[in-house]
Amino acid sequence: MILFVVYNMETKNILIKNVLILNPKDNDENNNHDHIEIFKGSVLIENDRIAEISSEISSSDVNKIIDGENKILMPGLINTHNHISMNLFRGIADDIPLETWLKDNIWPLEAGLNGKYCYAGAILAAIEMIKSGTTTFNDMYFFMEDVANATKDSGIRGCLSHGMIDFGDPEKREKEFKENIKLIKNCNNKAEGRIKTFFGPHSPVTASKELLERVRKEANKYNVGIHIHMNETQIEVENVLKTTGKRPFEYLEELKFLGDDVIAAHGVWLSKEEMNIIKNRDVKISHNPCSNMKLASGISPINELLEKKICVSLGTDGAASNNNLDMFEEMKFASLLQKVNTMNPQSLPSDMALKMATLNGAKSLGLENDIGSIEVGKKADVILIDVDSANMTPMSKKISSNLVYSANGSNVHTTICNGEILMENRKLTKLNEADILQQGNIAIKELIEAKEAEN
Ligand SMILES: N[C@@H](CCSC[C@H]1O[C@@H](n2cnc3c(=O)[nH]cnc32)[C@H](O)[C@@H]1O)C(=O)O
Ligand SMILES: [Zn+2]
Repeated sequence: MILFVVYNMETKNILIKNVLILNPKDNDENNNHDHIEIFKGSVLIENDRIAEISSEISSSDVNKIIDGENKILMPGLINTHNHISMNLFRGIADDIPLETWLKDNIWPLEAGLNGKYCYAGAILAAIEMIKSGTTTFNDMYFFMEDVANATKDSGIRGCLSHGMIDFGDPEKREKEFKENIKLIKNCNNKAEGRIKTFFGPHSPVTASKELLERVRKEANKYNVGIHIHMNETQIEVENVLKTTGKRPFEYLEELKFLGDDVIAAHGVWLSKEEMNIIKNRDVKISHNPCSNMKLASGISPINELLEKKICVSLGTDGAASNNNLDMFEEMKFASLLQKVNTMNPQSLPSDMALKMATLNGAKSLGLENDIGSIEVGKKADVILIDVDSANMTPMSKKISSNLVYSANGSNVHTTICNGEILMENRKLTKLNEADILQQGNIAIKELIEAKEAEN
């Protein structure tokens, strides 16, 4: 009797009843078809994990029941490249190429950042992600312990790295290592295991050979992954060619830097040889179509990467180059961009886009045993999509068509991460939305005023 009471007090159960379940799968030879399993059923969540999936689950002894009528249940979306605190810089520098965007616009503003501002930007971003169905993000930025606090407070899952830039300066390098290692020591596996830490060498242009070589050693030592920007613009590739005589992936191959724990953002300008290196080393590519289009960086040859069975996931990049964190938009743009790039409407079909935003994201972050699909034993990172809305009516026979081509983030009805309901019926359960929006506005106003006072 006593045992029964203790069990009931400690186990938090959520039953999602009679819902259309959409599950990305890795089950076939052909990388372009049938990645998505769809069936009607009920899902029982016990504490942080999916405990049961079947057609009939008893409602007794359940703390909470969610009616799945008119809803699709799918894995929470995984955004594999971001700088979430940059939500503060939304709309601050539009219609400019990457190099000037960074040097003349973003870096001067970033000089005024502190932990409080980075928290304000990150928690704002967390709201945006929860409200548009993202449950995991991969981040590289400053003041990452404050971003860790925002991750903790918001309930979502985050992979965090300190963006390391040294431009060859040994003192700066030392500081960057100290900072990233401190982040790893203080935050790895924290917030009920929702936080993982990575090393974040910014790019082969901004980080020296010494920095990159040391990152590989330290990543092995601490057993964490590496998050880096690669081959984003033609200018960046030319710079690496000029200074090293090699293209960026060839250069990193020579440094023995690459491995299956490396997630490379962008990968826009890639030679055939570089694609082979990526494949051989099982490097993961985070494709950021909106950012690449907005900064006119170019079109990544995703079709070719997928044909080679390279693991490609999706990221938004920061809100200053996107300008939002809606992964539904990212799926659609990824698909449309490959279609027009190859002049073939069959390129990157909706099933593949969904898989990139879920299962491939999980694999890219080394989290495939825990997230990315709806399986018993995996973490309960799931979202419910409301199909009872004008832009989802009528539902296509191919559910992924509605989700990728018709939906947007505001069709997300409920967001659950690590077994906790973070939004239900579009209402946040943990965060005070109005207050956080206001804090975000104050932060950017102060940052701009401080910069203007300097000039
Ligand atoms: N510790 C470094 C900060 C690096 S954080 C990561 C950096 O990446 C920048 N960033 C954001 N988006 C992109 C992009 O698309 N390409 C390259 N850099 C970017 C961002 O503004 C930030 O400066 C320092 O001392 O400067
Ligand atoms: Zn970036």
